[in-house]
Amino acid sequence: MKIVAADIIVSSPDRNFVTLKITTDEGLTGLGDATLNGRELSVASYLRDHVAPLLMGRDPHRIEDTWQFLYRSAYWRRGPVTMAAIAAVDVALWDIKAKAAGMPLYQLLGGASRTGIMAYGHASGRDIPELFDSIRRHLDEGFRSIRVQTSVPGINAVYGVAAQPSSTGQRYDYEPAQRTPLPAEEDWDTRAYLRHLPSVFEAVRGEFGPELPLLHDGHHRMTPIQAAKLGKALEPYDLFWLEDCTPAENQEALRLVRQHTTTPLAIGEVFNTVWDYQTLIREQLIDYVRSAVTHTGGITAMRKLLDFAAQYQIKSGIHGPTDISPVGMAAALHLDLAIHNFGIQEYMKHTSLANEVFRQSFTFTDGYLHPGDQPGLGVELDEEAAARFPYEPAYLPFNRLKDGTVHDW
Ligand SMILES: O=NC(=O)[C@@H](O)[C@H](O)[C@H](O)CO
Ligand SMILES: [Co+2]
Repeated sequence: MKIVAADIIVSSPDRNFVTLKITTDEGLTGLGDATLNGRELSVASYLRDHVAPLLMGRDPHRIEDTWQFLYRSAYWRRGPVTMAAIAAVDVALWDIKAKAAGMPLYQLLGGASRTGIMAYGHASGRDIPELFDSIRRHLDEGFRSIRVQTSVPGINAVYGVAAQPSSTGQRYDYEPAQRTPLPAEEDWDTRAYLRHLPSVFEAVRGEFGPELPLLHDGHHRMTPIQAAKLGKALEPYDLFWLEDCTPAENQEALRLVRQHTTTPLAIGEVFNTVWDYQTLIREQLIDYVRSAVTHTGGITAMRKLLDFAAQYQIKSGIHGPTDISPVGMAAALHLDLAIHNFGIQEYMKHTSLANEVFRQSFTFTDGYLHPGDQPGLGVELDEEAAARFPYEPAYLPFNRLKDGTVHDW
């Protein structure tokens, strides 16, 4: 079998997605997600201008060789754009291989290790009553694990709060990237956040009890000692995890956090190779690996990363916001089902508009996801529908502190 075409489809049904479609001489096609929120066109160009021509005539079954060829022949190592492009090729080739085998992808990854994939949903509120309503709505939708994000007194716009009108009136339910010519500026005050958050979890535990798995995303905004302080303050509320508690380019920073708190830590949605995790995993400084298949070199690379993490009793917590396309989500679900060290799967529902472009076959039942048993990934792309939604520039917000200093968002 030979690759005869590699098409890059950029479509924006309420948010931008970049999809790679690989076609073989036997008519089999495979899909890969190459969506990098706020920098989509860079990955589309990397694929169109520098990867697609190299794929022509290659045997699509040689997935490992193609991965190593694309990683090493680029010369310039790693980075979000390169690894998203390689991921798209990798996932598309796994889609083709599984279709050729007549099996759902998870069967090629060792078969099912569980009956379903525990998902967590994003509850949020500008105040406690609104937060409680959001939690109840997610419980009614079947979620059994809940991420909790709220506004903070004294701060106007905070990451992750759906009801908070963004600068363009878009609601967070869909996702934070905003269709504005410039990134939206939001404000931040870590001390106000640290004063406020424990009272939120005190209220949530009081209302919903001690069992419900609760997660929180620090979203890179604290220093290590502030993260240590928060992790310690949240211990009475028994979180499932505290995510992105501090920027982790300096992986050793997590040693300080670990010394002060037993709150489980999840990191890595902005990472793109195993090297970003090496110290974090070897020294067991985290409990969950947050990367998405889409941003980390695909199924081939994520499988190796998660096998490395498994040796240190670290589990998966794959990133699953709306800027991971249904193709990237399906890839995550097949991996989630097969690996032994599965932890939890982030799940933000795509909108009906997105589901017009991507025909998905996964299920979400009673809090558990399942990729389905269609051959391959189980996702088809409607290219005519995709063409109806051309790319629109959209950027993630950024923060400034009260004195105007740029801060992590
Ligand atoms: O845990 N989930 C997250 O942090 C996401 O909401 C990220 O802000 C977005 O995917 C960035 O595009
Ligand atoms: Co996050």
